[in-house]
Amino acid sequence: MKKFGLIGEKLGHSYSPLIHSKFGDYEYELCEAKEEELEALLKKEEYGGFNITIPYKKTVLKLCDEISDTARAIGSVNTIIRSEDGKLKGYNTDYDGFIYLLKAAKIDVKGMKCMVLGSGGASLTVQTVLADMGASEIVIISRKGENNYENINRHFDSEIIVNTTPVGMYPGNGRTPVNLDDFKNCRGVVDLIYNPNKTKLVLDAMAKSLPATGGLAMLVAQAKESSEFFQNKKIEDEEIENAIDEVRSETLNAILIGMPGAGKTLLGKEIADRMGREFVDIDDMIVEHEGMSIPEIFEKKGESYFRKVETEMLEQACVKTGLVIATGGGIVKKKLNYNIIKQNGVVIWIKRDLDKLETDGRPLSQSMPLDQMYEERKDAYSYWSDFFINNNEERE
Ligand SMILES: Nc1ncnc2c1ncn2[C@@H]1O[C@H](COP(=O)(O)OP(=O)(O)O)[C@@H](O)[C@H]1O
Ligand SMILES: O=C(O)C1=C[C@@H](OP(=O)(O)O)[C@@H](O)[C@H](O)C1
Ligand SMILES: [Mg+2]
Repeated sequence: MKKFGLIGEKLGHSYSPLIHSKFGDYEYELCEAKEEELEALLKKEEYGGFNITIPYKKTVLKLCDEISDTARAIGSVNTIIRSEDGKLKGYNTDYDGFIYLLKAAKIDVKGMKCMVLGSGGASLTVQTVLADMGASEIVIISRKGENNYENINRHFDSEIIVNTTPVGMYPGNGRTPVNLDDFKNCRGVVDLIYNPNKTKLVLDAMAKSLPATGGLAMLVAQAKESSEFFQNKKIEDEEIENAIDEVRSETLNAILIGMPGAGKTLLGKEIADRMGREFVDIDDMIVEHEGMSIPEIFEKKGESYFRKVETEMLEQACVKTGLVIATGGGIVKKKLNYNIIKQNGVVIWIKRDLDKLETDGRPLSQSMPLDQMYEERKDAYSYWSDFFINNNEERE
């Protein structure tokens, strides 16, 4: 089988090789290229085809010999196949990918005023889908366009918001292109970014109980259709959900929270070992960063300083993927830490009876009754976690 490639300017963040490995047994390479290198790269016969990403989805149109009706109508190509006679045919599988994403998130755009942030190749596809699915109005916000971030207040009545810009994408985690508080009529939010799994925009929407989704389902659904072209065979739609589950389970961080001394560090190491993952302990990062033990930091610099460094270390760990992360028991004391943990994390609450909790080396556990600490924190542990593990059985 021929090999295939992903062409883009910067590809370090891409999940595409992982996703394509779920759909077929072919080589799939990352091909970072400058614009002037595109033509020569497309001519390389060892590649049976390509996916195209930022910023070349429009550029490659003129380099294809044939273009599918959908890709031509949108003005954007994300899949190229080399036919037997060497001709390059361009397709757009993002179109079906975006439809899949809207359906999976149960976001109905019919009759809605939709705001699309960004005007690149992905935006063109989104605009076409929204129009085809009956949006009542589509407004494009771009930095230099007629509708821009200076006069965005004209469109504060938008009902659906779709982000196609890279604002909030790794490594720029935590940023958002708009303030959702301004959009009182908002009924749904779609962010095409898939790393982090939940951007600030998506987390803000979820905090308002609005339907919201990141872009992973679109990425996987478009890859499935591209893979059908690559292999010239049908792949069932249910394979999309399987691949999404596998990608999530391989990339999301497992993050342990719970009372001090409950066994987060102990179990975290064990889980990481069993899963073959890297283990990170936020307390250890703090100790290394400060060159002091935790009791020393509390004594010399105070708790608020400790919490500041704790948040910085948490940010560094949680923008990464595929880790097991043990936090300190007080991580839930700062609301700011919630989004940091949730962006890429499955959160596990480690529970252990209070009378079994180790208090050595834990200044706060020694300075207040544990039942009072538990009262203060238990609602947060419950709200922040996706599930819990009981750690009351004695281990070796
Ligand atoms: N199930 C268990 N059985 C026996 N010892 C445990 C168990 N869970 C935790 N411990 C011990 O309790 C202490 C605190 O555990 P640790 O993992 O450091 O907690 P945390 O990181 O949540 O503060 C450690 O000495 C650990 O070995
Ligand atoms: O609960 C807390 O406020 C703390 C818990 C400790 O971590 P462990 O939960 O690993 O003991 C450590 O971060 C610090 O002593 C503060
Ligand atoms: Mg610990």
